[in-house]
Amino acid sequence: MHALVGPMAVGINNQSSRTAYTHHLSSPAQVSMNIFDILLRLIKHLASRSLHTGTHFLGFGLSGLRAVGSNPTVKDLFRLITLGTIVEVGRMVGEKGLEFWQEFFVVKAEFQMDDFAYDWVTAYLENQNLWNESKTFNVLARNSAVYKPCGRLLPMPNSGKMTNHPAPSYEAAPTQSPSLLRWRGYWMTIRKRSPRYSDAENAHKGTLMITLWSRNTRILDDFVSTAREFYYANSQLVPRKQFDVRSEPSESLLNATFFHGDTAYHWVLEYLISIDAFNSTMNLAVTSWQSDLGWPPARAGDDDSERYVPAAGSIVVVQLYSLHSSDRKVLSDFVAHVKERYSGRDKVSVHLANGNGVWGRTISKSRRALSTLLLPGSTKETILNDAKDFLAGKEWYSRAGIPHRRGYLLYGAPGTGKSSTVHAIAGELELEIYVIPLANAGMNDYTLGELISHTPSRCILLLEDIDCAFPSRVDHQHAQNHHSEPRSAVTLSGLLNVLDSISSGEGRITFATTNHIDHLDPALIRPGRMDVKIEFRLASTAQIEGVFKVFFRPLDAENPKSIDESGTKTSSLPDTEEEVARYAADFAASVPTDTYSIAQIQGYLFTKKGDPKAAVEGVVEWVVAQTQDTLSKSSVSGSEFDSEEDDDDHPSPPPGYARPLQVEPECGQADTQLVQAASDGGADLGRGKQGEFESVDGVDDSAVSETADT
Ligand SMILES: Nc1ncnc2c1ncn2[C@@H]1O[C@H](COP(=O)(O)OP(=O)(O)OP(=O)(O)O)[C@@H](O)[C@H]1O
Repeated sequence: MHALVGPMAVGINNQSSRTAYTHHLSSPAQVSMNIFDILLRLIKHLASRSLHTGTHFLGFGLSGLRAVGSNPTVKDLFRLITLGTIVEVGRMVGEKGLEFWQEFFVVKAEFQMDDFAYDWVTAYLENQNLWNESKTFNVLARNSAVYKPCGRLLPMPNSGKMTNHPAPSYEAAPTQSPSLLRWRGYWMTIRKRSPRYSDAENAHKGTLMITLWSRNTRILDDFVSTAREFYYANSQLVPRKQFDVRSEPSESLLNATFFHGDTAYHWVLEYLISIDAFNSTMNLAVTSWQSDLGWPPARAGDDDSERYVPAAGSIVVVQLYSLHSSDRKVLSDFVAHVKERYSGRDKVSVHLANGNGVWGRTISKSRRALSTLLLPGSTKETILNDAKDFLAGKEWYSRAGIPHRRGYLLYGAPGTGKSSTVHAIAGELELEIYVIPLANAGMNDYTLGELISHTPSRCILLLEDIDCAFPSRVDHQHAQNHHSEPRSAVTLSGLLNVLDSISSGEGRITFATTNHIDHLDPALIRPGRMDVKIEFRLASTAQIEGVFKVFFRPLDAENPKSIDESGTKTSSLPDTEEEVARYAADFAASVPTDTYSIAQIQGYLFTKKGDPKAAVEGVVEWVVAQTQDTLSKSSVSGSEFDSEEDDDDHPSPPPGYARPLQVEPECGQADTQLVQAASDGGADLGRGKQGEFESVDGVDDSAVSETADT
């Protein structure tokens, strides 16, 4: 037991005892002991040598370092590294601190561009001159009404002639850096972002991010409700269209974005095309819509129905490079210039609604001279002067506290010149026409409001066939029976709201046309909504003679004699005014007055173009045919009237009303009438000379009834 226990205990506690114990081992153990000893010595030796060498190298290294460290350049380098490290650590700590701070001590709010709140806050911030220093703008004319009361309008240089086009407004576009605002003692940072569509993954809507440097969420609440109140008090009710800004704004250039559908877009596009700015553009779109924006195909024989426009034409971004690019006057001068050129054209722009509450096509038509309108007495001058007085009387309206808008109701049988009158007046006043087809499918109170809110303040709003706006019980019944939608869902109250609301623009002229004034609700045509009512009657003797003279002008310098080489006259046109007047009198004597519209007479004269004698000789036959036609139609439509007797929406026509003589257009088919009238009337009647119809007799001033604005 001892032998066993002893070495163990020694082995653990005493090395020399182990040695002693190993002496009792056999001889192989002795050999291994010797090797072990040698190895031990070798290690000791090596260790002492390396310690010596290490100490030597350490000393050498330290002295080397001391030498390097005393070099001033290296010293500076070390200092720089230390400083950089401190700064970087500081930055990281700062960032983390800021994140922490923001997490706990600030309130953040994000506003999406397609939300109402975005419009409130943007309008309010505009009014706080937040983006006063901005150098990147969206230029808006049609939508400018939305921002006018609160937006920052740049002064338009006084360019003399054109006054009736809407003034553009300049809205600051999103910038890269956030803006700082102090509001009621609190700091806010505001960052605006454009929508991005180019990269599907990172696509986002335009946003406005507000960071409020306070923990108090009540302040954000206050801010948003203040913005909301401001918006409703100063702007239009319906928020503007969503912007489609695809380009990154630049901080160094003056940028202006013009949106398709906005009037300013037409100014600038037409100008850019006229100066061949798109000459080198290889990316083209072909369109039949913009008949005079763009350039026609160059191939010979092609008609004018298609145009080339620069592709991706939904926006035009103009970048102004200037030594003084920060001077925004450069931009407003440019816009004033393009606007002046545009309105100096001999055209009237007619904007057509696209359904779904969006303005779509714009058609430019030649101006129609007022003199080509055959109206009794001074009807046209009365309308024109009234409209001029109205446009010039803005201050009077404002002093009197009356909304600055005026409504004209043109009523009477189809084809008597209602739409043509609107077209001619628009040309005289240099106003654009916005046609709203109230009876069309897709129209409802909302789309109506949307359309009206996107018209400029100074324009002509044309509500065609206003009596067809509201679907009658018969329409509803028909729609129910056929499981289809009624044509239009516009309600009377919706229309009245739109006509009265703040969004129906200051300085706007509304023309409404109808074939059935007796179908209209008195509320719709009361003064204040329809201030002037003008009846358009079937043709009088003077008008019948007038339209004849327009068709058969005598041969004169503009209309040279057609005589062939043998000296034979090849044209049947008269040689003198007197001769034409004689034919016209004979013609009028054979046509019953107050029976046919000018459009009907015009239709007959087209069949005798160039031959006045034949026109006179054939007219009796035409009248007889018309009468027979009328009689057969009235026997059919008489039963229709009978069946409608009970229907409040379609009472029978008043006595003396010439309805049976007309083939009436269907409700909802009339939205292109103005365009049609402009084209065929402009082409044919447009040949009349100034003052040609001034001597039209049968003056009937009772046709124009004016009511005071209340
Ligand atoms: N008083 C007029 N003077 C000159 N042209 C006229 C007159 N009335 C009608 N016309 C001609 O008749 C055509 C139809 O006219 P317009 O469309 O203006 O009639 P309207 O009264 O608006 O008809 P509707 O009620 O069907 O809309 C046009 O080509 C126009 O030139």
